[in-house]
Amino acid sequence: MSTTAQPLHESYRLLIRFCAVVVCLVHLAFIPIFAGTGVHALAAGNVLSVLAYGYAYWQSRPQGNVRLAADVIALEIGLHAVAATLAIGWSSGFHYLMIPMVPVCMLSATRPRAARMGIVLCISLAYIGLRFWSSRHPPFYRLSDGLLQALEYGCLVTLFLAFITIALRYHDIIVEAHEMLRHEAFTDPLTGALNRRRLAQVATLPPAADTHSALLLCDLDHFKLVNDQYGHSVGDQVLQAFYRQLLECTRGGDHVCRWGGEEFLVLLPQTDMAVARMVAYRLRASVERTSVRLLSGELLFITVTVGLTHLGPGEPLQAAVHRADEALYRGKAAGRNQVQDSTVERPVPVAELQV
Ligand SMILES: Nc1nc2c(ncn2[C@@H]2O[C@H](COP(=O)(O)OP(=O)(O)OP(=O)(O)O)[C@@H](O)[C@H]2O)c(=O)[nH]1
Repeated sequence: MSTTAQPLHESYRLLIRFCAVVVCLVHLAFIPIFAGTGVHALAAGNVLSVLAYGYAYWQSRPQGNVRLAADVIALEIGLHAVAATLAIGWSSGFHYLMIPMVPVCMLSATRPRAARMGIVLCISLAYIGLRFWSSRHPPFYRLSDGLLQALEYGCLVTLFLAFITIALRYHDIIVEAHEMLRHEAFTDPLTGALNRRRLAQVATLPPAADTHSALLLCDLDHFKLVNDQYGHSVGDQVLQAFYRQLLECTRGGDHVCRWGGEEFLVLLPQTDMAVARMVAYRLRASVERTSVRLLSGELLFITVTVGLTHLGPGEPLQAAVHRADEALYRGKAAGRNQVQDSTVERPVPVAELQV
């Protein structure tokens, strides 16, 4: 899952960075408001908050500690909500800011479930305790009703924005994870080619289902020797280079699948045999020119044998692959590095293919 974790982590980092900037600006705006209304303790608190958000912003850089940045933001929000509620009263609405911390904490994947449950329990007890205290003790500072109302509406808006952000973030995570799982389920991990499962699906999709398509079964020649002489990792490099060549020789709408081992199946939708022959010839010739540079600096050249056939409308893929496989077998038996057409009993002459 390492490939899937990267983009999610990056989007999380950007979200933390974005939150650090936005909330820092909000706190900056509050400094003159509280200083002007004589609530100097909260104005000073906002200065500390701005410093905390500056630190969180710095930690959310690519080389920083994003988890620490998120913890600093969460701690600041919690302490700020408690301090402001005690200082200017429950009706200021600052306690609302503690509520979104519950889903954020529970959905966080960076801590074990028991730790998350413990933190959420602490937040809940602090919230209820704060309510209990506020109902029995007057606030330390008395603000005008108008200012208190404005603060409460501001906190309510922040509460909704926080829930919208959380919901969007987790929606994105689910969509991204789904896309990545889908990609992994349909892709060969070594080369990035489609796998058999995906090819079987696309082969039955319209318009391929109601028009003639072509199949090229492409098998590297003497690939076992490459593995035996140079090792598996060079063999893997050769497979990757071969796949790149297959992509280069086909169109965007064609489907290149790793059928197994060193065998790739190319589906050319809505393609007649004359065009398919040209593609097969181009492919054979371009693979012949393909090389992989070994550590010694030596160039390793490869060749491919191609079995070519058509895929009729509604024809089972397996039946067409069987024909292509027979043609491929003939090509191997006839000396390799050539194209064999399932509809003719001889190798396709180069002159015929170049027209
Ligand atoms: N490096 C590497 N080798 C693989 C992979 N999958 C299959 N192979 C190897 O591919 C080789 C296929 O060998 P063979 O089926 O004998 O075919 P060949 O040597 O290409 O001979 P011809 O097809 O007759 O020209 C085997 O040695 C497999 O181990 C892979 O993912 N990576």
